[in-house]
Amino acid sequence: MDGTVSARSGGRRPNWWKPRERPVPPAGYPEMIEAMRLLQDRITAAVPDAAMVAEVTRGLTAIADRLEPTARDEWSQLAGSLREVPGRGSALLPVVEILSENETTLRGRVRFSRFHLGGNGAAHGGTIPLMFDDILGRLANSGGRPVARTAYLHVNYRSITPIDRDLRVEIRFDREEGRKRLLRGELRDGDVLCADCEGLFVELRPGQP
Ligand SMILES: CCCCCCCC(=O)SCCNC(=O)CCNC(=O)[C@H](O)C(C)(C)COP(=O)(O)OP(=O)(O)OC[C@H]1O[C@@H](n2cnc3c(N)ncnc32)[C@H](O)[C@@H]1OP(=O)(O)O
Repeated sequence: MDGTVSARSGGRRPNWWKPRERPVPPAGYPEMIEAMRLLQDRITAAVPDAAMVAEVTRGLTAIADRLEPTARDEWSQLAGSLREVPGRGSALLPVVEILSENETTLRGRVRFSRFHLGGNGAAHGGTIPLMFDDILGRLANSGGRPVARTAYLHVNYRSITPIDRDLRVEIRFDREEGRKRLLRGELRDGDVLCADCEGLFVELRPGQP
């Protein structure tokens, strides 16, 4: 158990999560993840012949085998832990470029790509909550607050969310009641509201994973 104390709580609430040093990625790491995203888009769009399928499979397997000896545990991995890098260095996440953020509001630009396609030019319905959950979680856990996890995330799909377009996303902290933090978010394509959401985050008690 760790005795780290939240700055925001004035030293009253203990946070059991072990503080992690900001990992420093090697030169070119964000570009490698960007190349991975490009690969995901190209594979999604591709209709290769059997020879190319075999060639790509051999190439990808060779790269996976080269990376395997460098694997570390969750607490040391780089992917997903690079706060300053758009998309946190995670190829899973739709990349939100943060334009401004403070303890109560976050504004960003997001572009869903071919990898995120659901159908007929619209992003897959599961990728939108994925994007919301990540940045709601970022804001919910900002400002030295002790760690909280998503208890629920309610998403309303108001109109289709197009891929390959820059969209705006805005998240705000609505209220905090004891361990509960309520946040709301909106995703817009110009003036068109694509989706909005409400998320409840609950602060973890000591020992909660
Ligand atoms: C790196 C760390 C995190 C970064 C966050 C990134 C966001 C994430 O994706 S987290 C992953 C997805 N979320 C999860 O896996 C969470 C799984 N669930 C849990 O761990 C637990 O259910 C947890 C922690 C949310 C709440 O459990 P617990 O601490 O036992 O809550 P509990 O004491 O019962 O309830 C606390 C309050 O929240 C309310 N509450 C809890 N869950 C809900 C819910 N689903 N809906 C409405 N209210 C709820 C309770 O009613 C209670 O309210 P009140 O105090 O007014 O009576």
